[in-house]
Amino acid sequence: MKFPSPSSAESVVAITDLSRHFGAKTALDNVSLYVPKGGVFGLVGENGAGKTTLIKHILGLLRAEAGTVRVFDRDPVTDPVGVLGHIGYLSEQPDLPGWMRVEELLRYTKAFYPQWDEAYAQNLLRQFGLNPAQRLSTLSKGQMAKAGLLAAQAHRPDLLLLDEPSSGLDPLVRRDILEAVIRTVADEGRTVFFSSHLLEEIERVSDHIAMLHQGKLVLFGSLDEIKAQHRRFTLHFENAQETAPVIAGALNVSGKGKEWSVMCNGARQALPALAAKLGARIVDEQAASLNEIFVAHAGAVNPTQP
Ligand SMILES: Nc1ncnc2c1ncn2[C@@H]1O[C@H](COP(=O)(O)OP(=O)(O)OP(=O)(O)O)[C@@H](O)[C@H]1O
Repeated sequence: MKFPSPSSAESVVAITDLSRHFGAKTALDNVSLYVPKGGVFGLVGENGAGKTTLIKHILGLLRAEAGTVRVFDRDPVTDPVGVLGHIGYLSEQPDLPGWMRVEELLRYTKAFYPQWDEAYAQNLLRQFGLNPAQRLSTLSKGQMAKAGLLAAQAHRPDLLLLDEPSSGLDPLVRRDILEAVIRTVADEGRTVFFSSHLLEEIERVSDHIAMLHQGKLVLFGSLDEIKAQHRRFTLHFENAQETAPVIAGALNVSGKGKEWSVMCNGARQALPALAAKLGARIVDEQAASLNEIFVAHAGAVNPTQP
């Protein structure tokens, strides 16, 4: 699938033809994407799709085996200081030193960032309900994630990079804290890049998305455009169909007998004529959820054999 070429002019991250192998495993396969400046960018993909590997390249922790990675128009491997000083990063399992108290973690992190905003840090501390005197080893998984989120973003980074930030957070905390933080950062004109396998969460907060499936980029663009382009139609055939009808441009076709459901990507105009030719008419049309879109694209890359 071909997507628009990355442009560095208005993007904070530009990745071109990035591939990565671990032995025989292809973790990233010729991935090109860019992250526009400002707003929320959601990276979705099933477990093992390549999300963390992509994030490690953005952080300069992995050198591009093939292709290029630019962050703030710099090479994160050769210029880590120029890049990392503008990034706040929270990993899937924050590896924070358990012997530290919350307030010590903040003091320690603050030392790395001249632009640390102490008033903002104190504000978040209260908002997250964290006790400054508590040792990290005694925090719950959710509290630990909150402490990590606080430390990652109290210097108001230009790019807040969150790798599966929801793991360990209950749905209430996710909605009230994580999503509030994500929107606040975006409202300030900064950029949030976050990865998740929770499609429903990505759909709620993202402005742009990229979808990885088995290391391949299967979808990329503005969420509004993607949602406007993907529609699910129900076709009613005059005669029962023994096998799935072949519909040009359809991402997937499912059903049986006279009723078939068709997911299309931008083929809205052509469908009525196409259906009529096959002896069918459109009886229903609905917006597809991101989950349905993901399943359709993942199936298109890796069709299941009959
Ligand atoms: N250091 C490594 N050595 C060997 N294989 C690796 C290594 N890092 C990643 N992989 C493999 O590359 C693939 C992509 O892994 P990655 O961690 O990027 O996926 P992910 O989308 O972040 O998954 P998850 O949601 O489970 O964290 C997986 O098959 C993984 O097993």
